[in-house]
Amino acid sequence: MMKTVKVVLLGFGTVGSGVYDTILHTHQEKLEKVIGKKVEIVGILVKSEKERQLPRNIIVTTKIDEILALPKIDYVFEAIVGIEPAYSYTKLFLDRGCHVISANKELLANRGEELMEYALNKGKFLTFEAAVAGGIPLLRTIIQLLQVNGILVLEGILNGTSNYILSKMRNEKLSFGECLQEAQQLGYAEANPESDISGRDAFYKQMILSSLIYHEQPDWEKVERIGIEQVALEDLALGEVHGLRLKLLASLKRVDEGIKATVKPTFVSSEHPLYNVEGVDNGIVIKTDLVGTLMLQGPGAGSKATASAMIEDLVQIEQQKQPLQKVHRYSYQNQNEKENNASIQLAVFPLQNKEEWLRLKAVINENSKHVNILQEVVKELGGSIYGSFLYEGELESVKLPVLYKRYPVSPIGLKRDQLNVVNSF
Ligand SMILES: NC(=O)C1=CN([C@@H]2O[C@H](COP(=O)(O)OP(=O)(O)OC[C@H]3O[C@@H](n4cnc5c(N)ncnc54)[C@H](OP(=O)(O)O)[C@@H]3O)[C@@H](O)[C@H]2O)C=CC1
Ligand SMILES: N[C@@H](CC=O)C(=O)O
Repeated sequence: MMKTVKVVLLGFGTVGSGVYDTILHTHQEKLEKVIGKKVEIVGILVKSEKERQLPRNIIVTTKIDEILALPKIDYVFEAIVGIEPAYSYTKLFLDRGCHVISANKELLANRGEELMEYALNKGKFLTFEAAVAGGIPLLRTIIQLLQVNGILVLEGILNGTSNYILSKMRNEKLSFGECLQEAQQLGYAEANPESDISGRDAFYKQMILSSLIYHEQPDWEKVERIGIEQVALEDLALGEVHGLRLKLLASLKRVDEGIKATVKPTFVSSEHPLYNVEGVDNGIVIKTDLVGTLMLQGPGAGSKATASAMIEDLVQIEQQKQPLQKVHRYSYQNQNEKENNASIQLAVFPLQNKEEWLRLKAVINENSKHVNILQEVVKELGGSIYGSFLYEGELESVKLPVLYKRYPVSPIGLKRDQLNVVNSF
């Protein structure tokens, strides 16, 4: 007779229900064939008492003790929201000898390193492929398949909701609010979508990547994080005129001073590898010192994509492949890397006594005093810097539209007749 593995689900929302459907319906046969065992869901933990149409042999409860009391649980799929109680539950289940498969980015960004250590000491697996870039097998690629390669730079679209919103706004000329609402209905957005649009979700994923790649995270306070909340249809239309698309880009690299990470809306040109990453897709470009530049792309959010990553984690553990635990990684010093030393800052501020907003674009050197001066000027005018263009190597210039020329004086002698663009990674 076929052996059985017993599974509990913590959370039965977009992710939990996706895992449930995959195990018991869409991929049951294939899964059992691959691991040579039956997979039985024995319990589901939820938060609210509402009625759910689920088989009677599955305990559905709001009480963690009832789940913990179940005999012999092999796997826990953790798909609830926030650090607590997920942190405590993860430890409780590891103590009980269960493997934990988590999708919870906030937990892993904050307490992941400690929990990985905890799991290792218990001789159990804590895996979390689903927590970064949805269905894309990114973490396993980095941890298992790029062990000798030194990762020089990682740049990616790590939030499906933001990319969905920006693509939809640009393609269908819909408002920010309408697009966000759709992303929520499709199950892409977080329970609190502020996390998606403020860049916090992408930041959490970036911090998990930093822990896995560099075994440390940068000082969170020093990470520049800008969301897409202020992006207007006209910004996207303007970009389009110049052949550019706005993406919420997360960038991570080791520099002499430590780890440099940023999350910000960035215009990319059609030559950039992330230009065609559209809709809910995520895309990650990894530049290494051995294989060169790699790119991974695929669905970054949603029920199926996340369930796929979590189920494949279970398969990996069953097959005793190396889990997403710490692997000694050659600590690469980024000495030969050319620093991006310039960017175009985008600022918005209201015109005096008018409801009209003016946008300023400025070519500045990232490392120069211009950054601070620009920030001061914009602050004084009651606006905020909300994005930047990055560039590397040769620049392409295009003329700025008239709107920008209405700014009366150049506050810091900036070149306002140029618009520089990222052409390549
Ligand atoms: N949606 C996505 O595409 C992805 C989400 N994630 C992550 O997966 C996790 C779940 O996301 P998602 O399914 O979208 O969220 P949902 O809001 O759709 O579902 C959350 C589920 O968790 C339950 N829950 C929340 N808090 C508690 C608690 N304290 N105790 C018990 N149950 C709780 C809720 O119970 P109830 O049903 O009673 O409300 C609900 O069933 C999050 O950490 C998210 O960041 C990761 C990758 C992709
Ligand atoms: N809300 C997240 C879900 C996946 O991690 C996103 O949109 O990327």
